[in-house]
Amino acid sequence: MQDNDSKEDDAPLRIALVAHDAKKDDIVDWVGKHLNLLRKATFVGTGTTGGRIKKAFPELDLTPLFSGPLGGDQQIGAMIAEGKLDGLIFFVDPLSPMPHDVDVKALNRLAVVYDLPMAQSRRSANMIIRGMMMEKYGTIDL
Ligand SMILES: O=C(CO)COP(=O)(O)O
Repeated sequence: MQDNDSKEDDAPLRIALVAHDAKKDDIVDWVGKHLNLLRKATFVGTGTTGGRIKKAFPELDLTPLFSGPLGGDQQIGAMIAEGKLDGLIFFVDPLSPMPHDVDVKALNRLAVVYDLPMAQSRRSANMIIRGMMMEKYGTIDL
């Protein structure tokens, strides 16, 4: 299994941002509340989520991928397998059926296979982002 040892120590954290439709407002709000921390990181996002966040916060270094149901979740899964991500923030909607449920499951599975820090809800995202920043910088600027 590949690990991230080859990554430069001073390189920014690489984080994927994903949200189901019912959680998109929530993730945009969450990013806004953590801008101080998040400015230090680089991002990819599934198409619609990434587009929403980029529009709200153009200063963030964020690359939108395909929309989740059209392969974006799988792109992020591939990046995890290739050791190209340090964390996944995925605001899931647990109350709606998803046509691409298999892709969502595959993404979650790969995050676990590669022991990638992953949050699936707002409070867990708060803790994951602080933990990741503490681990990398030894301190956090809230
Ligand atoms: O469906 C998603 C994740 O499973 C999110 O995709 P979008 O950000 O393109 O809506």
